[in-house]
Order: sequence, then C-alpha cells, then structure tokens
Amino acid sequence: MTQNQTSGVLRDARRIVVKVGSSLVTNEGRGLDETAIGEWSRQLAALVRGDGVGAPREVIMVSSGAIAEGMKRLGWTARPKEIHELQAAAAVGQMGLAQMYETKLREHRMGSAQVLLTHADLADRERYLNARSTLLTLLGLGVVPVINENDTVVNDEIKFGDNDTLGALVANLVEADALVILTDQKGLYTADPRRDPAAQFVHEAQAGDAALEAMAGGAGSSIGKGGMITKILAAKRAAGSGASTVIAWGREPDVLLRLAQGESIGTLLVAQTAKTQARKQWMADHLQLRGAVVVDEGAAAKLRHEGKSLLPIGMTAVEGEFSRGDVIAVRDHGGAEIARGLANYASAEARLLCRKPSPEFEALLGYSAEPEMVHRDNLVLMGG
Ligand SMILES: Nc1ncnc2c1ncn2[C@@H]1O[C@H](COP(=O)(O)OP(=O)(O)O)[C@@H](O)[C@H]1O
Ligand SMILES: N[C@@H](CCC(=O)OP(=O)(O)O)C(=O)O
Repeated sequence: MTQNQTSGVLRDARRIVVKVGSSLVTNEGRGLDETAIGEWSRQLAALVRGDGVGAPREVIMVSSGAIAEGMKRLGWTARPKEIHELQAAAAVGQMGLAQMYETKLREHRMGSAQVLLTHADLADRERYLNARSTLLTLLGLGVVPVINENDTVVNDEIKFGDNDTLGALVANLVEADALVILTDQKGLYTADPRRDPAAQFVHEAQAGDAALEAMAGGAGSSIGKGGMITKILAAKRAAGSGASTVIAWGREPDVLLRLAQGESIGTLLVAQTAKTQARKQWMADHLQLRGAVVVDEGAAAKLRHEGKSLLPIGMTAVEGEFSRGDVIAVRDHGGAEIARGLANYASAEARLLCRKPSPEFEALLGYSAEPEMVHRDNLVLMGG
C-alpha cells in the first residue's frame, strides 16, 4: 500500500470507534482529566458535524477509567484485589466518567448516551442484535455513545481490565470502518519503550501479523492493565469485520481531527479484508443457519437489485424454528438462497406476520416493533 492509500484509511472512514485507556482518562489515577476529556469531546463533536474533516462521521467513544476514578473518589491508594471491591469502585467512578463526557460533549453542542456492555452481551444473539440496533439508532440520532464495560456483572474482564477488546468488539458490532486506540505512547514500538530505549517505532503493519504480538509487552503503568498486547489483538479482531486500527498518543494535539484529515499519526494496523467480504465471511463462519423465510418475486427483486430490507409483506412462508437475532436464509420460490441475515422476529411471530403490512403488526403481536423482518444493515446477499 502506498502512503496515500493508508493515510486515507481514516480520511475515508465514515464510522469510527475511538477507545481511550484508564491512564489517559484519569491522568495516571490522579482523577478524571477534564482537559483531555474536553479535547476529545471537542474533536468528537467536530467529527460528527464534519467540521474541517470533509464529511460528517459517526463516532463511538469507548472509555475506560471507571475503576481508577472510583478508587480516587473512595480514597483508595492501592488497587484492591477483591473483585467486588473493584466492581464497587467501577460503579462509583462510572458516575463521574459519564457525567464528565456528558458535560464536555454538551459544551460542544453534542448529545451523548451511556452504554454499558459485557462481552457476554455481544456473544448472545438477541442481545447482540439489541445492542447493535440501539447503537445504530444513537448514531442515526447524531449523538455520541460513550461505552464502558458493565463492570458490576463481570469477573474475568475486570481482573484483566481490558477495554481494548471491548473497543474491537464494538467495532465488529457496528461494522466500523476504523478503530482508533488512544494510549500513553505514540503507538507501537518493536519493544516496550519504557523498558527498551532502543525500541523502534512501527509506522504501519498488517493487522493480525503474528510478529506484532512478539513486540508487544504488558501494561506500562499500574493504572493501565492491558498493555500493548491487548491492542494488537484488538486490531486483529477489528480487522475481522474489515476495520483498520490506529494506535496513537491520546495527548497528540487534534489527533482525531488530523487522522480524519488523512494525516499519518501513530501506528496503522491495516485490515486485509474488505467490510462486505468480512461480513459475508462472518455470517458464513460463525453462525449456524436456524431457519429460512421464503419470499415472493417482488421482495426478491428488492433485495437483489435495490439493496432494501426484507419486509414481512413479501414473505410467503417460514421454515424451521428460530429466535430473534438468529441467522436465517432468505429463499425465493425456486429454493435459491438470495440472502442471509439476522431475524428481527422469532419464527412463531414471523409466521403471523407473513404477507402482512407493518401497520397491522401491533394488533397481531400485541406490541409494536421493527417494520423489517431482516434489516438491510443485517443482511448479506448470497452468490454475488
Ligand atoms: N511494543 C510496545 N510498544 C508500545 N508500548 C508498549 C509496548 N509493549 C508494552 N507497552 C506498554 O503498554 C502501555 C500501554 O498500555 P496500557 O498501560 O494498558 O494503556 P491504556 O490504559 O491506554 O490501555 C505503554 O505505556 C507501554 O509501556
Ligand atoms: N472497565 C474498567 C477497566 C478497563 C481498563 O482498565 O481498560 P484499559 O485502561 O483500557 O486497559 C474501567 O473503566 O475502569
């Protein structure tokens, strides 16, 4: 890849997940860094509006710092060993974290929303779909979701304290174009620069290159937990859905804006698979087909040629038993598989909705929900 192509990764990215680590957010545990959060908020607001960056972007902030801030508020100087104490600290600190982002984004006339997620939420089909719909709705509303781990209910994640993975999972969830991991180093070096003064800076590499894992060490401070290895693995994971990753210094002036303008800052870890291909692969590899719906010619044409969602009115039959969030096939009358996608309705409900227009859904189901059986964002065409 040429310099221009790679620097264009962020310039062309329309949907960006930004992750900031605890040490930056809390000034190495001294307390929430109001200036830094204010700076990121100003840049996030400018990205959403498209000010000075060519085109508006959709951005999601994944922010750590709850435990470190909670410890400060509780007057604890040493990180507790007990998980329930860490969880308590996170609950205390999260209040301040959310409040700070809300205040700072509002100063820049930008709405915000707090979303707390666990890895398990994203492994569960139905919760995955719910989280995805909520985040996409928030992005559509032009507000900035601010995400952290739901530390109250997790054990393993809190022990390892790793929001880099969460950032990647969110990038997968919303099919972001890019993941930006802001940390306390300028990017990736060939060895931990805190320990090895001869370490060389890595400007660019392929996400998933196994050689990178050997370069990355653990966390450099007592506040950060994951270190560089979790960032390298996060880049690999993000690349699975076609997102490239940039690892950069969070205090670099205007880092997000300059990246979005196409400047090369930090370490770029390039995804090798295009987004659409990655999505097809993901549907094919990770998810078992649970059932199918048969559609009429009109619906088949809308899916095949117009990129539309599948509406129940175009469905003539439902096969198999499936739940909301399961992957189903969409077939034409001849039995050819047109597409695969995530079902918004379980099979029993889908049978009730066949051939019905959306205004009738509420009476049929007893509640009002999505007009689509499979939303176009959750659908991949097969054989094309
Ligand atoms: N190869 C490497 N290149 C850069 N930093 C590295 C490397 N290996 C280990 N590190 C350490 O990882 C730290 C960043 O990770 P961490 O402390 O978890 O930060 P964060 O809170 O931003 O997630 C750096 O301060 C650095 O000491
Ligand atoms: N979710 C927790 C821990 C996350 C964490 O330590 O992650 P990171 O600093 O990004 O390595 C918190 O907000 O404190």
